[in-house]
Amino acid sequence: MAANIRFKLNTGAEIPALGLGTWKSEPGEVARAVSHAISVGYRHIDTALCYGNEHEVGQGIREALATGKVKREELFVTTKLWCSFHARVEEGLEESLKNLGLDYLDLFLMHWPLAMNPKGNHNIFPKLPDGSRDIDHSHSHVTTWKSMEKLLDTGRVKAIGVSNYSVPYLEELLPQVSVVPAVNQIENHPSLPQQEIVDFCKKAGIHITAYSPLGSTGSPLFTAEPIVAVAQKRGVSPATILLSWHIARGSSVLAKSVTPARIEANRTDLIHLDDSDMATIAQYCDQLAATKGFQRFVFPPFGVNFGFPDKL
Ligand SMILES: NC(=O)C1=CN([C@@H]2O[C@H](COP(=O)(O)OP(=O)(O)OC[C@H]3O[C@@H](n4cnc5c(N)ncnc54)[C@H](OP(=O)(O)O)[C@@H]3O)[C@@H](O)[C@H]2O)C=CC1
Ligand SMILES: O=C[C@H](O)[C@@H](O)[C@@H](O)[C@H](O)C(=O)O
Repeated sequence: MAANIRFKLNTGAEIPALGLGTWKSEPGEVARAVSHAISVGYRHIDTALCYGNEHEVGQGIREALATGKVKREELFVTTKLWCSFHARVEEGLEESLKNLGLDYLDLFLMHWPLAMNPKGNHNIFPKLPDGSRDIDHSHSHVTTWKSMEKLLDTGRVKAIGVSNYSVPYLEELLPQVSVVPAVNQIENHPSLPQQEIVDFCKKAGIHITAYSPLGSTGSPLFTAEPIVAVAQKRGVSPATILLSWHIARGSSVLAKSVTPARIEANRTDLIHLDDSDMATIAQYCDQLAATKGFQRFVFPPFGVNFGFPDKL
């Protein structure tokens, strides 16, 4: 069953193919979404300090554990070091663990390869007087990674990884690491296949986790003609095709929902896409590449070139 697939990380641990996303899951909704997801079989939960909901995510996890039907060690919990914590990595981890009410994380990611001023006018989103983000350009993401490597000795994180890393950023990082990131979490869907990063990471032994696989809130992907065609052929929803595509590619995938029926369907309806389904979607990706028609839904206003070819 596609829903039970797990992928091996370079640490030897396994990551469940499908995770519940929690970005923009509102207070009052997200604890219920998390406990419901676990009760219907999800074993992988993704959050981040900057989502402001780790506390409720932790509440949802505790509710699920309290049923006695699932143990902490069966869950895979990921959170992310926020940009304003690059110069205080241990503090960032401890803050997240405290919020979540957990003793350890299965995966701790550097959210973006960019530091923001830790002493700015806001703990999470410091800004300059002109309204732009208060970036600390003197602090390298490689320095942050070296601090993250040290966390492995504390036993408080089972694995460390990165997020939003392009090929040029990985090329800068990898020759300087002692620990190769276990994961690179990137925006990924047929309208932004990022094949060059997927291929690079495969060679480097870095697992890809796809975010915004449904095209995030208000997505146009559900009506993209080739996705609809494959969905009709296989008798499932476009959402199912969009999620199953990553698993066929060897990536794990995060689907955010606070709607119980969608949380269930996003897991139970997953299918194995066959060669012909994959070829139809590949053709769509090729066509977008040829017309420079890729769509990136998540590109926060950092004002920095992250090395993604569609955003140079
Ligand atoms: N590392 C990073 O920088 C980033 C990480 N992420 C992670 O990835 C997760 C997923 O990405 P996200 O951007 O949230 O967006 P998704 O692509 O998961 O889309 C979420 C949207 O799709 C809706 N939806 C979910 N399931 C279905 C369905 N079966 N049919 C129709 N609509 C559906 C949800 O609505 P509803 O909830 O109302 O059901 C919500 O509006 C995030 O939540 C976060 O955990 C995301 C962005 C950046
Ligand atoms: O994880 C999701 C996204 O990366 C999100 O954390 C950022 O887009 C953030 O809201 C920002 O504005 O920088």
